[in-house]
Order: sequence, then structure tokens, then C-alpha cells
Amino acid sequence: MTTTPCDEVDDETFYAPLRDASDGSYKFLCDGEWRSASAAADHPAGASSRRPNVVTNANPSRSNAPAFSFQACTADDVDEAYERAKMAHKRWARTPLHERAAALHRAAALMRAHWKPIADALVAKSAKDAKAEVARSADLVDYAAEEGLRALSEGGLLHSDAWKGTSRCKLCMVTKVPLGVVLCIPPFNYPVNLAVSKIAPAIIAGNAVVVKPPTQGAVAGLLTAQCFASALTGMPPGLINVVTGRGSEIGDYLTSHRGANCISFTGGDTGISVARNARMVPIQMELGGKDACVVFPDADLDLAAAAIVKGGFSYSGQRCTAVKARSISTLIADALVEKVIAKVERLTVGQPEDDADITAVVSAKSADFIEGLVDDALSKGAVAMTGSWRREENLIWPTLVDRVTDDMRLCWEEPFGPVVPVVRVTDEIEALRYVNESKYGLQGCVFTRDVDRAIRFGDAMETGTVQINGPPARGPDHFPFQGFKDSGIGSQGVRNSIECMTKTKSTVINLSAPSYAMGG
Ligand SMILES: NC(=O)C1=CN([C@@H]2O[C@H](COP(=O)(O)OP(=O)(O)OC[C@H]3O[C@@H](n4cnc5c(N)ncnc54)[C@H](OP(=O)(O)O)[C@@H]3O)[C@@H](O)[C@H]2O)C=CC1
Ligand SMILES: O=C(O)[C@H](O)COP(=O)(O)O
Repeated sequence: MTTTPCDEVDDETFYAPLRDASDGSYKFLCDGEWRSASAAADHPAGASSRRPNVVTNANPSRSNAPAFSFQACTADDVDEAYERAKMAHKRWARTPLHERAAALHRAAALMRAHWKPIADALVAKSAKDAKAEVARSADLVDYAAEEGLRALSEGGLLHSDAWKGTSRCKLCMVTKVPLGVVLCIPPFNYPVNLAVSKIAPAIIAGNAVVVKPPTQGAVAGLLTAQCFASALTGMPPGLINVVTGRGSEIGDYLTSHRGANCISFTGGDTGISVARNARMVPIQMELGGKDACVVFPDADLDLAAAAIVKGGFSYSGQRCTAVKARSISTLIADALVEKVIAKVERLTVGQPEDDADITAVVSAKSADFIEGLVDDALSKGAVAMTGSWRREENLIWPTLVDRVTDDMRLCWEEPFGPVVPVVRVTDEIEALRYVNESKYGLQGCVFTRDVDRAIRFGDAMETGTVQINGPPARGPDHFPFQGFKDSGIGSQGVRNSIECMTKTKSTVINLSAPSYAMGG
């Protein structure tokens, strides 16, 4: 990554305020200060809660050994974060747009200058992927600053005389105004990128944020926040607040809080209960997926095989946009399976620091779940095509499971691991049934050389995005990104997030007499 010499401070000094000198745990951010959690008795779980005031997460690649400790924020901490954010937003909304954009550019530059500790905190991700996530995120912040300048400086003007029976005596000026405080909740798999994809659009639009990072990924989120906090020096201090703790403990309190004026959430089915908790505020929900890859007989099989391996096994299958089902015509199934196997067998399995292609999945619970799906499929007649099933602790060897049928859980459930099921279909109708009977509708991809068929099939797919002749992907990050059905509500992508995090305001000028431009 090209670093910008935007400050002379070394990483250790830059991130030093985050650490508690007594126990080395990471503090949380409120009102521009790095703090320790308040007394445990204030915890949302109740005064009788005996939990410690720090949470320790695990390193999946080191037998789930303790990785980092950080604050278990209490209800009081959450209340204060919202209160400070609200105060900061009032001032920030009156800050010129170009100053807001400049602050975001500074944050991006600081992320590039101090990227290494952030990448290192992504302990489960291969070194190259961790570095790429930080670089991609800094680019997103820059892009949001630029997009905000364009999107937020334009408004609308309506004349009343378009409405039957009305003269041109009213002018309606339409502008976008901030919502207030945006609650940002990213998932463990992209704790930096999916944090900034919420924070940057919110901030450029004049909002303040309260961020709740995932437990696995909390420290990467906190270090990223320090780049924003430093970039915002001199601005209202409570613009970015980060409260940490387990979602199961503070999640409901955060999402049902009166202080949240918008919730932007990315994660699994938890999002459905978050949507129920939200109090009449705009919500942006990016949830799970079961992205299908449909390969027709006329497809370029080498292209399709490469996409299946990239789509199915990148970051060990722990992407919402991973290929999680594959329907292929029985006419070409054997040839395609063979090509995929050849590529899967070249994937390396091991440690993140060695840049292995496949690394340990996030938790033992997740590995157990994946194993359960595979066991179920194999017991009902499916076939593991890439050697025998192999798992050591959280590490799962990449597995292609062929001849999956609709009585198997693997056909419908999201593994979130390096396992790709193959469903053989006889025709387009059957392939479409597998796509559309899924409760998810995030993305899907179609491989064919027939453009008519690609468009026809893509139009019929009930998914937020269709990729033609390419694997599912959220990026580049300015593309609209949305799930249908249980995969989400609303749309991400920088422009759409800015839209979601603003509301429309009309100011109507009532003239004493109609006025027609050039009508004098
Ligand atoms: N569509 C998309 O854009 C994406 C979807 N995903 C989906 O996310 C899932 C994997 O991510 P994962 O992090 O495990 O998802 P989870 O839904 O378990 O967690 C997501 C976030 O929600 C928090 N959380 C947990 N409980 C609550 C609660 N009651 N209220 C509010 N927040 C809560 C978590 O905190 P904590 O970690 O402390 O529990 C975490 O920060 C997969 O299903 C995947 O498909 C992932 C990436 C992108
Ligand atoms: O969380 C995810 O899975 C990300 O949205 C993946 O992003 P990508 O599809 O651009 O890799």
C-alpha cells in the first residue's frame, strides 16, 4: 500500500491512547476520549450481572486462544455515546460540506499511514487480504468524501403549475438533510470495510455515529476509529463513538435506543430481530446470502470454474457474497466439476501469516455448523469430490460436495465456510427453482455465452444483484448492493448509503403573485 506521510507519528504513539495501561485492554471511544467501561452494575443485563468489564475474543488460527481484550460497555456508556453523538451532530450539520469532505480525506490518509496495526488485528485473515481490506477501506472513505460533495450539494426545485388548476405561485426547494445519529453495526468478516462503508457516508452527510464493532474484529474497528478521531480533531468530539461488548449483551439496548436515528447493520439472521427492534427509523440491513452460480452448457467452463473457486473459497467462504450453491446442467457437470477440482486442489490451507488461501473459520461453533451441513449431505447420498472431509479444530479443508439434492440442508443453508455444494439440474426451469426457492436473495451469477438467455434468466432471479459471467461480489464498493427477501432491506454502495442516511426536506416559497421564467 502506498502510504501518505500525513503525520510524523509512529504507529505505537498513534494508537497508544487506545490501551489501558493497567491490563493492556483496548478502551472504547466516547466524545473524543478513549475510556474504560463504567461499573458493571449498569450493564443492560441488569444490576445483578456479574460479568467482567472486559471481553476477550479468540484467535481462530491459534486454537481459539485469547487474542484481544476490550471494554464490555454498559447501558450508561451506551447512553452517553448517544448523547454525545447527538450534541456533535448538531454542530457538524452546520459545518460546510467541503470541510466534512476534507476531514474524511484526512481519515483515509491516516488509515494508509497507520494501516499495519489495523491489518495485524485482523488475525484470522491472510496477511494479503488483511492489507487489502484496509487499502480498500481507505479508498472507500475518499470516495465517500467525493460522492458526498456531488450528491449533497445538489437539490431539486419544483414549480407548482405542473399540478392541475395551480398557477406558478409556489416554489418547492428540495434538499437532503442529515438524520442525526447513525448506529453502525458491522460483521466479523469485514470489520474494517463494512464499518467504514457505514461511517463515511454517515459522516459526510452531516450525521454523527455510534459504532458497535463485532466481537471478532473489535480491535480492528477501534484502531480504524482512531484514524477518524484523529482526522476529526478540532471538529465536534462526539462525532464518532465506538462502544464495544458482545452483541448478545448490548445489542438489543443499542438497537432499541431512542438515540438511534438510523441503523445500518450487516450480519446474519440477527438482523431480522434488529429490524424488529428499530423504532420507526430508517434501516439498512445487509444480511445473509446463498448465492447461486448457474452454469449453462454453452458457458466458458474455464471462466466458470475460476469464478466458482474465487467466489466459493475466497476468505475461506466467509463472505456474504460467496458462491454457496452451484446449479449446473447435467450435460456439462462432469467436465466442470473436474475443472473446479483441479483448481481447488491447488488452494493452500494453513496460517494467515503465510498467506494461505484457506484459513481457520471464525469459531468452533461455526466449524461445527459447517461439519453438520456436510455430514447431513453425505449421509443422504452427496459425494465429497475433493478428497475426504477434513477438519482440524477451526480449519476446514476446501470441499466440493457434488450431487446435492433438495432434501439436504446444504442445499438451502448458508455454510459460511469453504464448502461449495453442486446441484445438478436438467433445465433452466429447475435451475431457477433452486435460486428462487431460497429464503435469501443477495446475489447470483449466470454463466452462458447467450446474452438473451443471460438477461432472461437474470431478470427471473429474485436476487438484489445478478452477475453475468463473473462471480458474486459486493465490490467495487460504489456499486449498489442490496439483498432481496431475508438478505436485507435497503441498498448499500456509497451513493445509496448517503441517500439512506439523509432525509428529504422541502422549503416552499409562496409568492404573492405567480411568476413565470422568461414570461415577462
Ligand atoms: N449481506 C451482507 O452484506 C453481508 C452479510 N454477512 C452475513 O453476516 C453473517 C456473519 O457475520 P456475523 O458477524 O457472524 O453476523 P452476526 O449477525 O452474528 O453479527 C453481526 C453483528 O451484529 C452484532 N450483534 C449480535 N447480536 C446482536 C443483537 N442482538 N443486536 C445487535 N447487534 C448484534 C454482532 O456483534 P458480536 O460479534 O459482538 O456478536 C456483530 O457486530 C453471515 O450470515 C453473512 O452472510 C456478512 C457480511 C456481509
Ligand atoms: O461481507 C462480505 O461478504 C463482503 O460484502 C464481501 O465483499 P466482496 O464481495 O466485495 O468481496
